[in-house]
Amino acid sequence: MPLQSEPPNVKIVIVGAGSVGVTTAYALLLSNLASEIVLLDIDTTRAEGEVIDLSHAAHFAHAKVRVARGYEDCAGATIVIITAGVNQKPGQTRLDLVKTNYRLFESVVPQVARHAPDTILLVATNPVDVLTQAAQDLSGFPTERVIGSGTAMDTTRFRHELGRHYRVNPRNVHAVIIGEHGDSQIPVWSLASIAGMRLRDYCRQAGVEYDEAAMDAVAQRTRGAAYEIIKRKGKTNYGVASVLVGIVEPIVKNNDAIVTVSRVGIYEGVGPVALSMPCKLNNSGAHMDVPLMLDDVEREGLRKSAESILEALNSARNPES
Ligand SMILES: NC(=O)C1=CN([C@@H]2O[C@H](COP(=O)(O)OP(=O)(O)OC[C@H]3O[C@@H](n4cnc5c(N)ncnc54)[C@H](O)[C@@H]3O)[C@@H](O)[C@H]2O)C=CC1
Ligand SMILES: CC(=O)C(=O)O
Repeated sequence: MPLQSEPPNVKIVIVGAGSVGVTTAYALLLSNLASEIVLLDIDTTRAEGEVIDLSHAAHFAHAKVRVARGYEDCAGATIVIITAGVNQKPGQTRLDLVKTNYRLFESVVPQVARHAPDTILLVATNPVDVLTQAAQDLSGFPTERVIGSGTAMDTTRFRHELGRHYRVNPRNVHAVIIGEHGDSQIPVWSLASIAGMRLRDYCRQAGVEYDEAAMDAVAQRTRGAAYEIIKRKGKTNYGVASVLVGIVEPIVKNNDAIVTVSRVGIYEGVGPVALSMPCKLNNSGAHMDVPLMLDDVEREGLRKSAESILEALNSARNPES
């Protein structure tokens, strides 16, 4: 692999050096977006092993990779990515993880916030929307500086599925999934487009049928993708790692790219709650100034999604329930 130009002076800390954390570190290393990548895990032996291995890959890039001695190593980080926590077993939903991972966040987030008060927190641990809101509460950071990877993952899968169905490059499909990164997610059919045309117009112009049943199957495969992967290999890691790099990039480059990420706001009159809508990303965080004209069904879906995330958050906050 050719050596690339020097990366900017950007330190990224990854809390959780498991499957998602390490795949993200590797993807970040090759992206050349960071000058320093620090892995922090309670299992320091594992983190050390991963760092030695990654350092050999770093030979082909420029970033330094090292193990954190403790939370004090979050100081000066541009972004702290949180991937620590338990993952789903086959058949479990993301919301099934809420109590365990909420407790973990109660110990992790205040320590990160104390040592890196100006950082941007990027949450991947599931259930990501609930934990994005928990991270915002526990850190006291402004809402734009606490971002969940949210439905950026589902949006990527949706575009992939639509691209396959219509036989076009997913980059030329404009379509988003909003709401929960989970079972109540909402595909925004009313705005989905290819080459600037809404799907029905595209089909009419291309002389192909708009197949409602096939579109339902696309939505189902998008919603069920993680279950299918976990059933076969026990975890997902490559997709989310690429999505996390896709969120880091506009923050580091300060380029106002629009990405569907999770953050706290009021949605359809429900909230404050964290869920995903298209946001503008730059070096001050995720900004909700992207208007989205939803139809009535999508708005109702968003309201229900917001309510189910809030319900899960309340159950995690109240261990007796
Ligand atoms: N947002 C998304 O799209 C995706 C989210 N995930 C989520 O990411 C999380 C991690 O998944 P994996 O990496 O597969 O799990 P893993 O089990 O491979 O790694 C978790 C790591 O967290 C560490 N850890 C546990 N408690 C810690 C603490 N208090 N401080 C620091 N480190 C701690 C563990 O030692 C372990 O290395 C899960 O919640 C999973 O559901 C996974 C894939 C996609
Ligand atoms: C596990 C998970 O959240 C995902 O791959 O979408």
